Amino acid sequence: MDKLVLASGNAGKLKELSSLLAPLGIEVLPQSAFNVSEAEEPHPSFVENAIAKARHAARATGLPALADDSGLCVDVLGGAPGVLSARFAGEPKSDARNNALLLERLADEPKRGARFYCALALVRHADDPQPIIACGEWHGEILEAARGQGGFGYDPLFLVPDLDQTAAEIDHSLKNVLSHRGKAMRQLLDRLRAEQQA
Ligand SMILES: O=c1nc[nH]c2c1ncn2[C@H]1C[C@H](O)[C@@H](COP(=O)(O)OP(=O)(O)OP(=O)(O)O)O1
Ligand SMILES: [Mg+2]
Repeated sequence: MDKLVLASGNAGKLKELSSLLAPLGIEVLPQSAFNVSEAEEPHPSFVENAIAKARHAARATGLPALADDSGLCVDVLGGAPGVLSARFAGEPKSDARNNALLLERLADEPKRGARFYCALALVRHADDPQPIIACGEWHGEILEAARGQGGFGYDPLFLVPDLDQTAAEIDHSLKNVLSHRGKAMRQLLDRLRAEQQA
């Protein structure tokens, strides 16, 4: 494998995924470079949606494809917004409206534990029967007001208690060390390397 399509239209994710994939030493191209349409994400689990997005991009490009399906799961909301995180406040997707709705749902709520979840799926071709799957979680708490300018999505509301900083306040390289996406990617890279050595 010398080339990989990143099956995502999210600029924040693309930046993080590219930097996490750098050690692999292969050419990484966003699906926008091939005008891949946005895939359907109809499934109830992150893993299923990640596989669907990866297959969609591999089918459209004829290249291996890596997809990321991720989201925020809030304990007291029974895991919502979960797989619906990107469209929590409806269409069109808006981080600002999603964050506002999250604050509204948690108004006067003392229990604010939450986790980010990331499922990565890599398919070597569209019908690959053995996708490589890797997942990661990142625990934190939802603040009552946004803090920080970095990151994307729900980062300004996601407090990392040990650091007393939000995901939007920490350095992007530290986010890659700690995050759901970083954990999943290191696992995926381990599996890829093991496969290449077998
Ligand atoms: O590190 C993160 N920091 C903050 N927010 C995050 C993070 N990781 C996922 N999220 C949020 C953003 C979006 O509301 C949803 C992902 O939705 P998800 O469908 O996987 O991505 P998307 O539609 O933005 O792009 P695409 O499907 O083309 O990859 O979770
Ligand atoms: Mg999406």
